[in-house]
Amino acid sequence: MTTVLNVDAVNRSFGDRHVLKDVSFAVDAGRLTGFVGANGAGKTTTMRIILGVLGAQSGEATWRGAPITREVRQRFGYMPEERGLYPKMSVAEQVVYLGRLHGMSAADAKARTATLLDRLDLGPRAGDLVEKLSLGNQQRVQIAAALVHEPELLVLDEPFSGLDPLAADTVVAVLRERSAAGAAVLFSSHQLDLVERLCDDLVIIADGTIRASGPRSYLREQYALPRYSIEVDADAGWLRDEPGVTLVELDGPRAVLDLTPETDDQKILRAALDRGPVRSFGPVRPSLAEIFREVIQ
Ligand SMILES: Nc1ncnc2c1ncn2[C@@H]1O[C@H](COP(=O)(O)OP(=O)(O)OP(=O)(O)O)[C@@H](O)[C@H]1O
Repeated sequence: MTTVLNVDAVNRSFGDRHVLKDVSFAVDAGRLTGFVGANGAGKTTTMRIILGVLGAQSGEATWRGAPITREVRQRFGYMPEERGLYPKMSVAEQVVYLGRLHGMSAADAKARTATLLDRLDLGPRAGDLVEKLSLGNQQRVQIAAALVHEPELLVLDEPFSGLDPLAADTVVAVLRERSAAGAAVLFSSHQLDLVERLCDDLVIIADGTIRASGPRSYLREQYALPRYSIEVDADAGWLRDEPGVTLVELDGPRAVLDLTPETDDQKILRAALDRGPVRSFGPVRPSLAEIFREVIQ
C-alpha cells in the first residue's frame, strides 16, 4: 500500500471554537477511504484544508511527502458539500469546461465527458441545461465534474446524499473503477451501511478528534466483541447457566452470547453438541454502525 496523502496534526479554530484537534490520518493510493463522523464533527473542514480552500492554523496536509501546491491540486478532484454547477450551461458543456480548467485538451475533455456521462447514465441528458435536471441527476453531474480529469486524488463530500439506491450503486461502481486505476479516494458519508460496503479504509472523527483509522478489516478485529451466535434444534436456555457466558439474546433455539476472555468458545460448542445438533455457531462480526458507536463514546 502506498500512502499518498497525509494529514498531519492539523488544528483549526473558528473564533474560540477549536473544531479540528491534531487531526492526523493517511490515505492510500488504489483504495477507497470512508470518512465518517456525526454532524459538525469536522469532515468538511478537514476536506477543505486538504484542497487548500481553507488554511490550517497548525499542521498540514501533504501529497507524496511534499506540500500541496497549485500544480499538485490540479491533479485532485473535489466534490464540495456546497454543490457548485452553472445552472445555465448544458450538462456536457459544464463537465468539459471543468476538465479544461484542469488542463485537459478540448478533445480529451470531450471524449472523457461523453464516456463518464454514459457511465453515470446521463448520456441522454448531455444537452440539457443543468437547471432542468432533478437534484439527484445534478449530483451525478457533480460527480462527473470531479472525475473528468482522471484525478490521482478524489475528495468527495457526501457524494451519496440525495441519490436513490440504484444511482448510488452506479456511483459506487465508478469510484471503484477509479481506485482500481490507482487513484486515492476519500469520501465522507452518513450512510454507514454504504460506507461499510464500499470502503477499504476508514477514518472516524468525533468532535474534531480522530478516534480510529485504518483498514476496515483491522478495525473490525480490533473492536470485535467476544460475541457469538448459535443455533441449535431445541431451546438454548441452558446457556444461561454455563460459566463464562452472558446471554444477550435468546429466541428459542437461537441465541447471542458474550464470552468472558478466559472462556474457550470450543468448550461452549462441545457443550451444545452434547445436547444435540448444532446448526450454526460462530463469532458475530461488529457492523460499522456498532464500531462507530463504540469509538465515538
Ligand atoms: N466557516 C465557519 N465558521 C464558523 N464555524 C464553522 C465554519 N465552518 C465550520 N464551522 C464549524 O466547525 C464545526 C465542524 O464543521 P464541519 O462542517 O467540518 O463538520 P462536518 O463533519 O462536515 O459536519 P456535517 O456532517 O454536518 O457536514 C462545526 O461546529 C461547524 O459549525
